[in-house]
Amino acid sequence: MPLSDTPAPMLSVQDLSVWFGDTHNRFQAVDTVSFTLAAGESLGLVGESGSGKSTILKAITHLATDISGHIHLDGTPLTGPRDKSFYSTVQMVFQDPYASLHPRHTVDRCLSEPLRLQGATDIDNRVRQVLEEVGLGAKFRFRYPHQLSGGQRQRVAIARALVQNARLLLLDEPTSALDVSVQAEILNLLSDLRKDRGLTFLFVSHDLAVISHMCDRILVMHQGKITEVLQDKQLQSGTAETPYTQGLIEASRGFTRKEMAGA
Ligand SMILES: Nc1ncnc2c1ncn2[C@@H]1O[C@H](COP(=O)(O)OP(=O)(O)OP(=O)(O)O)[C@@H](O)[C@H]1O
Repeated sequence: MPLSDTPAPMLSVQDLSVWFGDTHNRFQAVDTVSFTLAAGESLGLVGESGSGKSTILKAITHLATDISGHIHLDGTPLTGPRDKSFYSTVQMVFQDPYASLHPRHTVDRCLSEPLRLQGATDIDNRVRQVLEEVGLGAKFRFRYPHQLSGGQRQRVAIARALVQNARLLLLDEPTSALDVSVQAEILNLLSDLRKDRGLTFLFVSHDLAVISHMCDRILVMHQGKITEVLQDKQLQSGTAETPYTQGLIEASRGFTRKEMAGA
């Protein structure tokens, strides 16, 4: 058999199904979903509320455990609770930065603690550097979450994901709790960080405009299944094969790439 030149995908999800509930009340949230994600790629998951997007991220991180199918990271199968090496590669950024930051921990503690657990020795430098990278700087270092705006809190959440040098970010509606103008700032920050650090994104949103600004390729989800794969060109021309996706495109009009770029 000839050897393939195609590099192994960074993340591979094959025939993933996910259930919630017990045997009497079992509900299938994801239904035989398959996709791969190459290193450096930004892949979007879009779909209406309840279509199963976040559940895929939960399965990848083992927060949803009643699953079938296969998930590989850098060619290694993921089974059981995720270990330190998984989290040094993969980090999540959630929708609500207020809920994801400990209210009584300073920014410094939030960023230093994972490094301390990793046994890092250059903690001080790395915290300073990552705060600069996310556009906050040293003056925010000893503030508490309640002393920050929503956008600043999300910058801290992104810094926490990056301080451990993660290469793959799982982004779950990272801007939908923010004002539109702040959304654009955070999306532009994420794009810049992806370029500068060569990051890989799996980006979940119900908003096709947000996701088309951020992603090279988009999987459309409906009732737990992937119903369509959208490439960049289709997004720009606003054409889709299914009425469901066309509806998502219509709903996203008014929040354009141009507005984002002007932020
Ligand atoms: N812990 C849970 N227990 C039971 N059902 C759940 C649980 N988490 C999610 N679900 C159900 O699984 C389905 C998919 O939910 P999921 O959160 O993945 O949707 P989503 O596409 O991310 O939508 P949203 O953006 O509203 O979160 C929904 O019907 C939801 O009610």
